[in-house]
Amino acid sequence: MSKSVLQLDLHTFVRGLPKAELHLHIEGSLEPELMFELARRNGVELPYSSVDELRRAYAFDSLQSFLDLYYAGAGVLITERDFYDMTMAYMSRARQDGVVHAEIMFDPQTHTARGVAMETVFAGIARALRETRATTGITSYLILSFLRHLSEEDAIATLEAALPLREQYNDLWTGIGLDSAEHGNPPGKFARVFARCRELGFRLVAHAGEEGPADYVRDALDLLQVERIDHGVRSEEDAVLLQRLIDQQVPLTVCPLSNLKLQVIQSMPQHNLARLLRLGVMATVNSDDPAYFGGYVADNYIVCAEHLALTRHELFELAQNSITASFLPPEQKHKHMETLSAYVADNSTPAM
Ligand SMILES: Nc1ncnc2[nH]cnc12
Ligand SMILES: [Zn+2]
Repeated sequence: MSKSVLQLDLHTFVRGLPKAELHLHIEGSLEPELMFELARRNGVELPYSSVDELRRAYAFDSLQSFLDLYYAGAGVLITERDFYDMTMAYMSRARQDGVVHAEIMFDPQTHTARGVAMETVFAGIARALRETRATTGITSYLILSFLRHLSEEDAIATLEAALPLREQYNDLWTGIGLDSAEHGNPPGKFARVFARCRELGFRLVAHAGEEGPADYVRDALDLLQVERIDHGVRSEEDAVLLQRLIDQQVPLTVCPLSNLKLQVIQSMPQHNLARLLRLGVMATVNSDDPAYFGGYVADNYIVCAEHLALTRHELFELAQNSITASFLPPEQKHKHMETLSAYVADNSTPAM
C-alpha cells in the first residue's frame, strides 16, 4: 500500500481515525440549543434567559457542581421524541468524529423519578440508535447506569423495572454501569445489585477513581467485578493497583476534557493519560458529557495530542484500545482493526 507523501494535519487525521467511544452519557450530549428547544416544546421553564447565559453557567469546580446542572438540564426530556432527538444529535456528531461504534450510558432514574416511563426512555434512544445503524453502519450498545447517590434498593427497583424490556432491546442493552457522585458512595454499596446483573449476563462497568480514591477502583474490580473502569485516573496513586491494571489489561475509559472541566486536574499538561498509556495501561479516550465539557471525542484526542505530545502512533494505539476494550464480538473487533490499520497505513509518513 502506498504511503502518502503529505501527512494529514492533526485534526483531519484524528477525525478520520476509526474509533469506538466507550464513555458517553447520552444526557450529557444535550446541547443548550436543543435543551431550549425541548423546554419550549414541553412547556418547561429553564432558569436561564438564553443559550449564552446557560453556557456561561458551565463553570464547574467539582463533579457535584456539574451534576447539579446536568440533572436539572435533563428535566426537559419528557417524550419519546425528546430522547430520539437528543440521541440522533449525538450520533450524527459522533459520525463526524470517526466513531464506528458507541457504548452509551443512560441514567433511567433521572427520568423515572420525574414520572417519565422507563419504556419512553428506552424507546426514544433505541429508535435513534437503530436508525443510525441502518443508515450509516455505526453500531452502538446501551449501558444502563445506576445513580450511586441513591440507595441500592433504588438501583434494584430500577433493574426490575427495566428487565421486562430486555428482550425488546436485546440488540442494544448489553451493559450495566455506575455513575454520579463518587465521594461517600463507594462501589461496595452496590455489590448485591451488581452480583445480580452479573448472573443475568450483563457486561459490567463502573465510574471509579475520577474524584474518588484509588481504593474505589480496586473495590470496583473486587466487589463489583467490573470489566472496565470509567475514568480511573487516580489509579496512578496506588502502585500495586496500577501494576494490576497493566498486568490484567483492565481498560480505563479516560475523559481528558471532563477531568479538566471538573478540576480533577488543573491544566491539560498535567493529565496522566500519556503516562498511563506509555506504562502499558489499556487507556482509551472518550468525551463523557460533551455538551457540558466543551468537546466531543475527537476534540479529546486532539487536546491530548497537543498538550501531551502524543505521537500519531500513540493516537493509533488509543483508537486500537477503544476497539479492543469495547463489548463488540471478536469478528466485529477484527473488522474494525483492519479498517483502522489500513487508515493509518494510508495516512502515515514512513517514519511513523
Ligand atoms: N463524569 C461523571 N462522573 C460521574 N457521573 C456522571 N454522570 C455524568 N457524567 C458523570
Ligand atoms: Zn462519566
